[in-house]
Amino acid sequence: MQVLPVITTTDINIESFRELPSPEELLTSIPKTDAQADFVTKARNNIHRIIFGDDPRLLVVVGPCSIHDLEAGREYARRLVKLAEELKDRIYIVMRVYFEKPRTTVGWKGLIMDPQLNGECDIPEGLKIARCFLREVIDIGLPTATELLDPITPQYIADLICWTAIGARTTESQTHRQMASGLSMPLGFKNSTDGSIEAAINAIKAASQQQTFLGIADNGRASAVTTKGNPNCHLVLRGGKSGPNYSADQVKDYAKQLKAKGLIPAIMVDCAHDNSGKDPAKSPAILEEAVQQILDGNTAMIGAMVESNLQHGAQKFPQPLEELTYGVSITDPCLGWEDTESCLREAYAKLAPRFQ
Ligand SMILES: O=C[C@H](O)[C@H](O)COP(=O)(O)O
Ligand SMILES: C=C(OP(=O)(O)O)C(=O)O
Repeated sequence: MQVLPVITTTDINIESFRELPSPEELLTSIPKTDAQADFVTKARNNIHRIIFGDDPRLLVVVGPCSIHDLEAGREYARRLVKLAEELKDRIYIVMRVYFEKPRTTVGWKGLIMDPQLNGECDIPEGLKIARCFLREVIDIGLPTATELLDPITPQYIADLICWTAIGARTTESQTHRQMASGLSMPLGFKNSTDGSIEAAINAIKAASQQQTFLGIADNGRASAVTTKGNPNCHLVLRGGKSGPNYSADQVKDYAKQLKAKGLIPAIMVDCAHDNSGKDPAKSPAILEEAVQQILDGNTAMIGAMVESNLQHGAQKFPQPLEELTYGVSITDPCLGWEDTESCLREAYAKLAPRFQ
């Protein structure tokens, strides 16, 4: 009998597989306390109330474009919690604790994907670091915000997250809309990179519905997951190729479009990305405009996002790790700490009439 050669038709482009712990194993080895769970629940509820107009405070999601240095992240959180306490009666502050970065082409994809910043991509270690750091931020006293990019990640960290973004590059993806429909926290869909909001509006609609999709269960088994739908989704305006999209007329128009589709007219303005042309010096004026729209009676405006770090700007990456400057972003340029403090204090002062 002639023996036919074995012809391989799969894994031709795969170099290796590396097993992850199951979500259950990671959650057991890095558990959350009842106090942390209670904090997350209360923070999500506060955000829910702001989205639905039951809490007049401005929701501000502020912090580094990405966390790459845990010590700098801790120092940032320790500073931010003091400011959050000072402003808490008019502004509800949530810290950006971003571990997954979507890239336009290629680049460092965040601390979960590459925790050693050296291309080794030790994802099991990245997931551990992310969980531990989220717990630290909660213990410091700050609600946590992130972008969820890989649909397997939430099972490992979402119990410690209070608000999530689905980014401009993934809002149109069915996978991400399905994932969002099962997430437990309030969530903002960003408009597309071309500036259009249709995909984000469709995403909010899709994520509010029941969905069945392929995911993983707590024991790590690939599973068909059926969701209930996430009622706490809103729009985030981040500008686009044709420029900013946060003017009073645009916000009113988008709120009208949301209402026409039976969705909550709740809109957050991203003071970075294509709204600022990635110039963080422009972020304070965008924040001020968002506050002005609230004072002018636009009830759809619920919040703002600010990319901020200990130091202003960004540094080139990759470069030798020992040459990185402390407190400077290695992804998008950020507003420095002093300017962050002063623009949030100004927003607080300007919001006074709303609370009289
Ligand atoms: O906020 C982060 C970036 O804008 C996003 O991750 C894309 O980055 P890139 O265009 O540098 O790849
Ligand atoms: C990647 C981000 O934003 P966008 O999806 O708007 O580009 C971000 O906020 O980090």
